[in-house]
Formats: sequence, C-alpha cells, structure tokens
Amino acid sequence: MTNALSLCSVSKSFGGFKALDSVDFSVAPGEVHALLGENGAGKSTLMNIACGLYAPDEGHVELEGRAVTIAGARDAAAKGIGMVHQHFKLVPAFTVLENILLFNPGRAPAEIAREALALADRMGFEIDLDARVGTLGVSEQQRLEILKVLVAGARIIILDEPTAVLGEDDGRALMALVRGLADSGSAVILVTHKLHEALYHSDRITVMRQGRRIAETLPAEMDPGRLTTLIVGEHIVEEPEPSPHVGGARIRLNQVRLAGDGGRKGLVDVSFEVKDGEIYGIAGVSGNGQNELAEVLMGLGLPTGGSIEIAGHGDVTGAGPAHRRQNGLACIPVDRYRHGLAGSIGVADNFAVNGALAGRYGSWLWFNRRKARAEARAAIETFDVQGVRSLGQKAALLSGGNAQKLVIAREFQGAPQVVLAHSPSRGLDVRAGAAVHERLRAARDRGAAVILISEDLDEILLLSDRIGVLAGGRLVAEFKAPANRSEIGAAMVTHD
Ligand SMILES: Nc1ncnc2c1ncn2[C@@H]1O[C@H](COP(=O)(O)OP(=O)(O)OP(=O)(O)O)[C@@H](O)[C@H]1O
Repeated sequence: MTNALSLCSVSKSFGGFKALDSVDFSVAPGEVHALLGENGAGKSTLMNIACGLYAPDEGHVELEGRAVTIAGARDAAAKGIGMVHQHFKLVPAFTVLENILLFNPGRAPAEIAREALALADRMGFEIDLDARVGTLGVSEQQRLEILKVLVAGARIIILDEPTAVLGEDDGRALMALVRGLADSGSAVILVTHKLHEALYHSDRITVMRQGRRIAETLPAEMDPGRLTTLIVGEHIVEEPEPSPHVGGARIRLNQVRLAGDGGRKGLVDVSFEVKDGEIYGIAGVSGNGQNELAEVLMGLGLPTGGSIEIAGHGDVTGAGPAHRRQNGLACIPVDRYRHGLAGSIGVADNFAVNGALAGRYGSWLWFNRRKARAEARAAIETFDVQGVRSLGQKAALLSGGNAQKLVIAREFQGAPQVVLAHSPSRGLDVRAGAAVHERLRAARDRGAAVILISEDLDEILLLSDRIGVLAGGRLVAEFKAPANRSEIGAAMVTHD
C-alpha cells in the first residue's frame, strides 16, 4: 500500500547542531506507527517537519508517494496533516465550538458543529460544544484537540506524547481512540516514551537516537527489555528500595481545605505527615485534587482551612513560594513550562533563580554572575541536561525532557529538607526517568522528606515508603510499602 506520508532522508541542523541526520520515516493509512527515542533524540523536530513547522535542510517529504513542499502549519492542515501537540493549543475562555472554529476559519459554525458532533460520536465520546474549555479536564481537552484536526479533514494524525498528561484509565481510553482512528483509515503517528503503548497499541515502531533512525521494527519482535536497549543503548531495570533510615515528622498537613470552583475538586480536610528519610507517594486518578495539593504545598494556592507545618520552620500555611524555598522546600512542578522555567530567558539564568533567592551569588547590588554560571555549567553536566549549546540559550529551546532535567538540577541544589515532586518523570525517557528516581531516592537517603504526587501507579509503587490515596479531594486511604497494587487501585476508584 502507498504510504500516506514519507519523510525521505531528512536532515535538520540548528546553528551547527545536527538534530536530524538523514532520517527515513513513513506511515500508511490504517496504521499506528510509534516513534520512540530518548529526550532530545529528534522526534519533535522530525514531526515538526512533517507538519510544515520546519523545512528540512536536506531530504524531502512525500504525500501518497508524491514529493511535496509543506509551507507552514496551514498548508499542512490543507494537505490533511494534523498535529496534536504535547502542550495544548486551546483558548480556555472560549467554548469548545469556538475553539474548533478558530482552527477552521471561514467555515459556517452550524456546519462545523454538525460535523464535530458526528465525528465525536463516531469516535465514541461525548462533547458539549457550548462548554468553556477552561472548565474541561485534561482528557476532554485532548479529545477536543483531536477533534479539531479531524474537523479540519486530517487523514494523517500526529500525536505528540498524548498520554503524558493522562492518568491510567484516560490513557487506556485514548489508546482505544487511536486504534479507532486507524481503523477508520487514518494514518496515525504516536510519539511516546511509554513502552507498552508502542508494544501493545502500535503496528510498527521506529526508534531514534541522537538524530538518527536506529531501528524500524514490529511490536511482535520486541519486548520491554529489547526496546529499552534500542532506545537508550543499555538495559535498565528499576527495583524498589526501602528507606535506610526514617526519622521524625518533617512536614505535616492538618485538615487542609481548599475551596473547589468550576471543574476543580478542591481539597477536603487533607491530613498527613512525611518524615525525614521517607518518600510519601500520593496516588490517585487524575483530577482528584493532585494539582490543588501541589499548589497548596508550593505556596501558589492559599488553603481555606487547616495548616501546613515544616519542622524547624513552624507554620508555613500562608507563606508564598519564595518563603517556602527559604524554608527548605524544593519543587519539581508538573507543568515545567508554567511553574518551572521561564522559557524566554537563558538556561543559566533559569538555573540561578534558586541560588539567587538564597543569597548564594551575593546581593542584588552585586550579583556574582561568574559563580552562578559555573554552578549552572556543573549541574548541567551532572544532571546530563542535553541540548545546551550555550548558557545563554533560551530554556524554551530545550527538548521537553531536558527542560525537566534542568528544573531538577536547580531544585536539588542546596540539599532541600522537603522535596515536592509532581509527576517528575512525565515526558522523560527510560534512562532520564530512572535518573530522576535515583535523585529522589538519594534525597530521601540523606534524610529529606519527599512527597511524590504521581498518576503513574507504577512510579508510586516503585519509589514510595508510604502511600496516600487522593480521591475527590480527600485522602481516603494510606498504605505502607510493599503495598498491594489492586488494593490501592480499589481505593482510587471506590470513593467519589
Ligand atoms: N528551534 C530549535 N533551536 C535550537 N535547537 C533546537 C530547536 N528545536 C530542537 N532543538 C534541539 O534539537 C534536539 C532534538 O530536539 P527534539 O525536541 O526534536 O527532541 P525530542 O526527541 O522530541 O525530545 P523529547 O522527548 O525530550 O521531547 C534537542 O537537542 C533540542 O535542544
């Protein structure tokens, strides 16, 4: 069968750095083709060429066997290529229908509405066209992103890490939707870091490493070990490791409340404590209060009741983010681009923020830029942040995974006593994910209290010494490691 899309010997450089080196990639109608590779391997760059955001330096693009030039995103849409980006491109204040219209200008709203409802129905989900996007949950927003490109007539659909923001159930539902798209004749490219998605939900797998295509293979010929080895060049297996020493309570939440509004659940009388030398995992289906809990802990949301205490620092309930940092709290936020990094400023300056707050580089009158830069350079090396070609390079130009490594490098400076990690390995490849886990264990082993909020139950089970389950904004159950996976799963869903 003729391929729907082929990228033929495509190369791309950014200022002398070869992000893609003569890569071949194709996808056929009715096929799900998984694209895997380490952070910075070049997956997004390749897909950006497929959807017209970048022009290749060498090589060319073919649609149904004919060489074409794709002149930008609009042209790609007109040629039937639709990309669903990792970071949604929706306007929260607009309704669902208005967002679809924005993406499909010039067409009659009534016609678009009819088509959107018919497509949603065919894909097996419901959608309220009048709902404001800001009130939708992540999985609904993602379906809307997919619907947007389908309404625009996409037959080649590129999904960039679509389940990174979803919990287990929503992730499974999305995989069923992906299969439905292929069954209806679309060519689907699934960019992912999740091995099981490639192994069980794709028809073909391409692996990239350092800008090159390392392998094109079939799921039947692979298993998790072999696939990991292809991706990172080594066999990585992680095992749980209990804490060597648990001390006294370091951080304590007493009956913490946060009012819910719109689609937000809020928090209802959440109480738990985390001890020195302990990783406390917060498990739960996404949208059950995890973001709210993280905000309250980071000092971004003020609780409407209850208190938060950090041993040695007293009551920090009303303290803002900067004050909390000075009280020994480090944060790895879930949304690294919103709360973690300032994309438009340089890598070194992003790194220096914490040290500057702690007065490590002098005062605002005399800022020791040399020291800040030297520390940034050392941390980038230690934490293996790749793709940094100069310390002044904008953080937004890092690949998703390397941006996360930069946040972690910064947050682990200065040996924090309390670490809040919210989905810390989201978007990271296996090696980088394992390295982050190692850092969290190391922080715990030197006596820090670590709070790990993650919708990935495997990550929770792998790392936690104790586990709390968040459901409907309440902490509904607590377990000690080694915990039973199905009991935790039951607690996650049996409470409203
Ligand atoms: N516009 C750009 N300018 C400079 N460098 C860039 C640009 N876009 C990408 N790069 C670099 O090219 C390399 C490949 O990045 P790319 O985003 O394609 O990786 P990826 O495989 O998608 O990674 P991840 O899984 O972390 O998202 C990285 O080193 C990145 O820093």
